[in-house]
Order: sequence, then C-alpha cells, then structure tokens
Amino acid sequence: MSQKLKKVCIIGSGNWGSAIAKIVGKNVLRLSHFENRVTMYVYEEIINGKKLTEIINETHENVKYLPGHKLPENVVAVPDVVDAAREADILIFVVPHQFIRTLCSTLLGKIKPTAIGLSLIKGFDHAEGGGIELISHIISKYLKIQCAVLMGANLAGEVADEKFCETTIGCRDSRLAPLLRDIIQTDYFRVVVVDDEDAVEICGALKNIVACGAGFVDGLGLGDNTKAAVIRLGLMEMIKFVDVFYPGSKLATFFESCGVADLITTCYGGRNRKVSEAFVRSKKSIKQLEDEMLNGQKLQGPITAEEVNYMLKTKRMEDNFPLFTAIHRICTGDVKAEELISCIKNHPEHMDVKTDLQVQSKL
Ligand SMILES: NC(=O)c1ccc[n+]([C@@H]2O[C@H](COP(=O)([O-])OP(=O)(O)OC[C@H]3O[C@@H](n4cnc5c(N)ncnc54)[C@H](O)[C@@H]3O)[C@@H](O)[C@H]2O)c1
Ligand SMILES: O=P(O)(O)OC[C@H](O)CO
Repeated sequence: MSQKLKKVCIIGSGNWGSAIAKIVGKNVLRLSHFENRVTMYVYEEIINGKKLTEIINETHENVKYLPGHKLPENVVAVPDVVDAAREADILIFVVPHQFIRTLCSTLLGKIKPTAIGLSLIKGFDHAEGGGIELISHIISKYLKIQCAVLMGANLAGEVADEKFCETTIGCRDSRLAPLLRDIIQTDYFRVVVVDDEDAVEICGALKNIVACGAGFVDGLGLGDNTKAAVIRLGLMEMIKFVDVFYPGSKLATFFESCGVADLITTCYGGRNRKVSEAFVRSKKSIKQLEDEMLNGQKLQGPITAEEVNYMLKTKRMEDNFPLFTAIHRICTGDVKAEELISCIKNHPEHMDVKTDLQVQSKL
C-alpha cells in the first residue's frame, strides 16, 4: 500500500456493521495514517417513506439496525457497494454471510488490487463440489486480496454501549496485523491478534450452531447444567471439527475471545439463542420467528448448521458430530427439540474413561 492516507470502507450496516462503524469512525479521526472519511455500504431500504442512507447521513443514526446510538459524522452511508469500496485500502466485510458471494461478484474488478480485507462475518458457504468454504477464503478468491478475520464475544449492542469486551483478529501477515488492530482497538474494545486465521473464523461460525442448542435448552426449561453441557460438548465438537478438517490449527485459539468467550456470550445473550428458545416454545418456524422477532436482522446459526451438515453428510461423518447434527435436525423440524438430550446423551465424549494421556492428546 502507498504512504498516502489509507481509506477505509465498511461493507455492511446491520447491527454489528453499525456498531463497528462507530468504533472505526472514531479511530480514524485520532490516527494520523487514515483518511477521516469512512464509507459504509448500506443495503438501501425505505423507512417511513425515507431512504435509510439519507436518514443515516442526516441524523447519524442507523435507526433500523442500531437505534439509539450516534455514528460519527465522518461515517458516510453509500447505497452502491462499488461506489463505497472503489477507493478503499481497507475493506471491512460485515454482512450476513448469505449475501457475501453476490457482493463479491459485484465488486469483482472494481476495487483497488492493493486493498486488504478484514472479515467480521460469522458463517460458511457451500463449497463448489461439496464441503464448506470459509467466508474469508471466498473474499480472497473472488477479489484476489488478502483477507484477515475478526471474531469475538461481541454482542453488537453491548459494544455500541461501550461496555468492556475483547475480540480476536486472526491475521497471518504480521506486517498487516498492527494496522488492522489500530483501526479496531479502543480502550473498551481490546484486540488480541493471533496468526491462526482459519481456526479463529471457524470458531466464529460454529458457535452460532451451539447457540441454537443453548436456545433449545432454554425453550425446554432444562436449566443451566444442561446448557453448560451443551456449551462444553459444542466446544469439543468445534475443536474436533478444526482438528479433522483444518489440521495444524492451535488449541490455544479456542481460549481466545473468538472461542470459549464467544460461546458463552452467544449462548446467553445472542439472537440465535433467543429465536431458538422461541422456536421451542411457539412451534412457529425459525424463518417466521426471524422475521417476527429480529426486525430485519438475520440469523446465522440455522444456515450454518445446514452448511456443516451438508459437509458431514457427504463425508458420512454426521455421527462423529452428534450435537451439530441434532441441532441441524431440530432446526429443520426433522427431530423434535425434546429429543436434543437423547440425541447427545451417547455423545462420544461420554464413551471413554479418559486417561491423562488421552486428555492431553486431545488437547
Ligand atoms: N449483531 C451482532 O451482535 C454480531 C456480533 C458479531 C458478529 N456478527 C456477525 O456480523 C455479520 C453481520 O451481522 P449484523 O448483525 O451486522 O447484520 P444484521 O443481521 O443486523 O442485519 C442484516 C443486514 O443485512 C442487510 N441485508 C438485507 N438483505 C440484504 C441483501 N440482499 N444484500 C446485502 N445486505 C442485505 C440489511 O440491510 C442489514 O444491514 C454476521 O455474520 C454476524 O454473525 C454479528
Ligand atoms: O446474536 P448472535 O447470536 O448472532 O451472536 C452475536 C455475536 O456473534 C456474539 O459474539
């Protein structure tokens, strides 16, 4: 990248996109190597007869996705993603994962070849020819740019309230890491950078499946011990998933904010948990509840469970990940939520008498 002031574009303006825009907008004003103006791609909507981009640019508030929080005035809402991203040196991707391929194809050939990406998107996509593909890999492949990731225990509303939390940046390139940390870190939003990029991203995606399981537990009124078991078994399946499909990742990554901390926060305070609880109590479909309860915000857990199941089924490995499999089947309605426990009570984790050696080798 040149020595000129670096331009930042945020691609996405939902609940998390808006919360991160508040941080990035303030940070570029205090850092000398960034241009003050930050563009934010906004998927245009009409709110009470007025365009959302106009509302944001006039009131500096995303009244639909992050009401009650002012965005810095240097954050400019732009309805055309190419206009927003064209001149950017740093592209922060923060849309629900189901929209990323379309956005990437729109951006193909229209961004700076020297740009770098940072994906805050939690989810996967189907890979061509089977399996799953990481969102940062899709971004890198389509747009031919480097793409690091940021994942953590970061409920957007709490971050926007400036309540203390941590996050994890996964970045293999040690020259880029300080730059990315600089635009994200504040005194209440603390960043740890690790080089285990893929594991950081996989944690962020898989925890949303476990969050659905936690919501089912709440809907069934099963209590905190059961929820803790689901969280623990979920963590073990996350570790196994990375071990089997992305070997070479580090166990230590699961103890960063992107791992165990995000599991905890999402299984208590997240949208996936909330809608999954309502799914059990109301017997409505997840899609209907998403529409009724989230005011345009999108769930990632059920589709991630479907993407993971597609891969496990292809590889005949559904039984090796019984919690992920049970959660997927409950989301689709193939299995009743009441069967969650019977689905997991013969979990491989309960089969062995673990010796110290086995525990260590698993870790
Ligand atoms: N909200 C959180 O607390 C939080 C925290 C950390 C990470 N994340 C992750 O960040 C990502 C983005 O989530 P979010 O909470 O900012 O979004 P959101 O669920 O709040 O909002 C949905 C967004 O999608 C946009 N949209 C709707 N249809 C679209 C289309 N066809 N094309 C493009 N955009 C469209 C909407 O305009 C809106 O901006 C997700 O992967 C999520 O898991 C969210
Ligand atoms: O509200 P959720 O369930 O999408 O979770 C939000 C964040 O990912 C928590 O870190």
